[in-house]
Amino acid sequence: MVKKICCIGAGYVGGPTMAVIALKCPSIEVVVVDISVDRITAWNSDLLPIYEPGLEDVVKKCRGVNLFFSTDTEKHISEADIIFVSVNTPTKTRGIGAGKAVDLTYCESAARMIADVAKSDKIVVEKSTVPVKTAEAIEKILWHNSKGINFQVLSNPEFLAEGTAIQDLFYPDRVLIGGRETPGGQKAIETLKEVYSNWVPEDRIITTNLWSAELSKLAANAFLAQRISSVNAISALCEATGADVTEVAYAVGEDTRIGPKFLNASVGFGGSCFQKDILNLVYLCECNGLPEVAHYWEQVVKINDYQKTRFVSRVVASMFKAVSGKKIAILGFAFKKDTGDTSETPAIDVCKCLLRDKAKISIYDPQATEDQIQRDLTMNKFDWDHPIHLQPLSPSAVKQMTVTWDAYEATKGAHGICILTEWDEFKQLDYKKIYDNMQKPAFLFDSRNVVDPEKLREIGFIVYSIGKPLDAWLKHTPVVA
Ligand SMILES: NC(=O)c1ccc[n+]([C@@H]2O[C@H](COP(=O)([O-])OP(=O)(O)OC[C@H]3O[C@@H](n4cnc5c(N)ncnc54)[C@H](O)[C@@H]3O)[C@@H](O)[C@H]2O)c1
Ligand SMILES: O=c1ccn([C@@H]2O[C@H](COP(=O)(O)OP(=O)(O)O[C@H]3O[C@H](CO)[C@@H](O)[C@H](O)[C@H]3O)[C@@H](O)[C@H]2O)c(=O)[nH]1
Repeated sequence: MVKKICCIGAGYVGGPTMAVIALKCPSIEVVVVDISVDRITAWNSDLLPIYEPGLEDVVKKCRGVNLFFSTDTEKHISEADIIFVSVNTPTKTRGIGAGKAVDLTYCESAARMIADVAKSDKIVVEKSTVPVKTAEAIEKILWHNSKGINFQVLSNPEFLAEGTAIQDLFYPDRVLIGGRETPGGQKAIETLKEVYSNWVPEDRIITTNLWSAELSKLAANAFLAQRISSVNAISALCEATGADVTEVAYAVGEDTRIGPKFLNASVGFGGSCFQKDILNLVYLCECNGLPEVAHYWEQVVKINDYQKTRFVSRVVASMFKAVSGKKIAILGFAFKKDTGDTSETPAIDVCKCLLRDKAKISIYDPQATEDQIQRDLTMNKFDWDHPIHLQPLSPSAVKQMTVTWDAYEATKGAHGICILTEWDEFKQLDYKKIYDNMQKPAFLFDSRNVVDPEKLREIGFIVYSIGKPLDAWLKHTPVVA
């Protein structure tokens, strides 16, 4: 009978996941611990550290009842029956495998902490996304320091997507639990399965061996990202031929073997997971002597980078091949709608390119904060994925950039607009009013197919919509790389 769960890591996964477990399992005490005092303070305040629809409601119902956020890591680990490890697994920035391999420092320190403070048997659940065989490393750390305690390690990767985390957790497509094929391993799987059975139908709980569970997570993200790179690759061909990517994606997705989801052309995928996890997969393939397989998956990331460069080239080419000194409004900075998260958002690459070309950019996003945007535009690649208090401070503010709290303010006097996130409110804007306040010719580059290009062309805009037939202006403007 599970009485207490402790989760190490109070981030996008640890916080919402544990809040839902607490809600659905009132008899279990759930404590989320973190080394970041600021994060824990925020979880205990009215202003939660992450924005996620429905999260506040769940936290308010359980916090102080059977859900707690604490920095007293040792106490709660030692008291828990099940310990989830939901810490950062960033891409390594230096040393062997830099730029691809996962930095497992935080996972290892969590495992060592568990080994140090445990006084009774524990089930340790790998929630973080990790390279295959990480569970073996965790087992070794625990078993070599066990002092006679029985540790069982499970892999229970998380599939929630940001912006829909609470719905995904309430109604998961599946819960995946991998464990050792030993009596002890199977018993641990059953114990964790019982926790999820409080709200997840039995047939949605998949049990596998440890390595299948670890690899399934990487494979799932690689398949999802591959769909986006596929449709984005087709979007380039659509623009070259006069086909419309929305029509093509619909026609393709109606095949029940392919399905309609995840076929929206965009400026590229962002978020904390896809790129990191594919690079992790690529590195695993290389380490296992499979260069062709590594090369295959690497192309998904390459097409993603190509799509971002292609978009910026379109912007610069259309605006008389020069954006120096011109004001460009950026509508949307988060990596997708309904989240304030800016991890690996394509907006970072687009803005950095425009800034390098000396454009003045004015950004409006309904959720991303100015401080975060400044950090994103000054931080080195992959640094963002370390615990917040270990990240470097912004060395200097980007002077050619302003952040506004209103789309009309951002676009006032602008030469061009780039829509980079598909926030619903961008569909409802008064584009006539925006047009009237812009420099002419007024350009609008829609990287998410949010606006109706025909309506905007009627107003007077020169419109570029990703993967859609080009208007006359763009057709006759060759794109420079
Ligand atoms: N963000 C997502 O949507 C998502 C979805 C599925 C899986 N994942 C995976 O889950 C893991 C966590 O991701 P996240 O987005 O929640 O990260 P995050 O950065 O939001 O949170 C991780 C937290 O762990 C804390 N931490 C690190 N080391 C610690 C330690 N030794 N002791 C205590 N706390 C420690 C950090 O301070 C941080 O608050 C990653 O492996 C990620 O790939 C993320
Ligand atoms: O048709 C689409 C769908 C998504 N995207 C983009 O792809 C990125 C990722 O979107 P999404 O997958 O919805 O969000 P994440 O929160 O990154 O979730 C992914 O990454 C998580 C972390 O591993 C997994 O748990 C989820 O299952 C997986 O969907 C975003 O930039 C989206 O704008 C597109 O460009 N076109």
